[in-house]
Amino acid sequence: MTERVAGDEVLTAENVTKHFTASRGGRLGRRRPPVRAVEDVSLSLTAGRITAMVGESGCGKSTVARLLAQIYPPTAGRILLHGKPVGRSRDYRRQVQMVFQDPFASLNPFHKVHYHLARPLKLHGHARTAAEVDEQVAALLERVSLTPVDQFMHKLPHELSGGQRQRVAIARALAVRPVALIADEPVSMLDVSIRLGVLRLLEQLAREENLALLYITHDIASARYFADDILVMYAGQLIEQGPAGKVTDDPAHPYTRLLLSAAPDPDRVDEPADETTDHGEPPSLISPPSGCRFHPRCPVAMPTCSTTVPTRAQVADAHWTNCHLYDQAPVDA
Ligand SMILES: Nc1ncnc2c1ncn2[C@@H]1O[C@H](COP(=O)(O)OP(=O)(O)OP(=O)(O)O)[C@@H](O)[C@H]1O
Repeated sequence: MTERVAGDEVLTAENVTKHFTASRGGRLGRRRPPVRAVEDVSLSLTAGRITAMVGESGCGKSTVARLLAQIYPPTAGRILLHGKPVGRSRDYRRQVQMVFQDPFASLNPFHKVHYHLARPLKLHGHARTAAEVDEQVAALLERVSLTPVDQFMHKLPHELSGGQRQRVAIARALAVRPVALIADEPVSMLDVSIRLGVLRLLEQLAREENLALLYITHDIASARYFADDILVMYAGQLIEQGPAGKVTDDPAHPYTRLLLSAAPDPDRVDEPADETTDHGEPPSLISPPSGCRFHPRCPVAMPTCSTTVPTRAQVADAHWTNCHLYDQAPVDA
């Protein structure tokens, strides 16, 4: 088993791009233009730290998650685990686990909780005898606070609440002893009253077990509350990243400001942010705007924004943005 040491860089994406191309389409079988779902994204996840990725629906968050989990191969760029390039091996899939939005869809309705947790334990050789399996299933249920464990292990998915099902999905991910957990909108389908409990469980696992956790959400208010670092995505690109407090208290990019203005109460995690804004809709990823992709919606756009792609600029310590407002003034010769 790989040791998890707090602060270690666990999972890294280097300039990762994903274009989805329909194999045939249109008249005369011409190729359709690709969907540029993710463009040149670089990030790293650290043991024991929570990184949130925020952005509107369709901006490419789930695609980044699937690239990191190696469910999709990247069109360009690479994924590194503990600094080493990785292939789509079974061992990689074990080390980087995902928790999805809909816990009901991810559990087989005909199998009891015990089956869902025993299967990965047996497949990966963590438990061999029936007694070992029972013991470890019970330990997993304890870790996700589904107690009394004897009752929960014999329940079918439909006998559980949404929050309890999500806890089973989390326990199943933990069964294979991953080093990184990617949680894609893990609470957005859950009842408002139980969201906080599931987020607290994820936080506890990240802290106490030194898991590298990527929390994907469209709700920047919950990211502010829950994460150490925030990555903001817009139309397939990362446009701001930094410590959660800095990004939310002193946002650099006009899009981050827009997201925050749609999430009025900084401390709430119980309601999703209002995704509609007065500033228009996200662009098509088939033919994204030239220059900065945000420029058609940007309240402070300048002429250069429609022609030139902004590069990454440092705003403060560990805080970066891709915005022409932060371009260095040219140095006089
Ligand atoms: N398998 C696929 N084939 C073609 N296009 C895809 C595929 N998966 C995603 N896309 C497109 O890529 C873009 C990004 O989608 P993605 O699901 O990653 O966004 P998201 O930010 O996670 O949105 P949501 O929160 O709604 O899931 C969208 O335009 C989507 O239609």
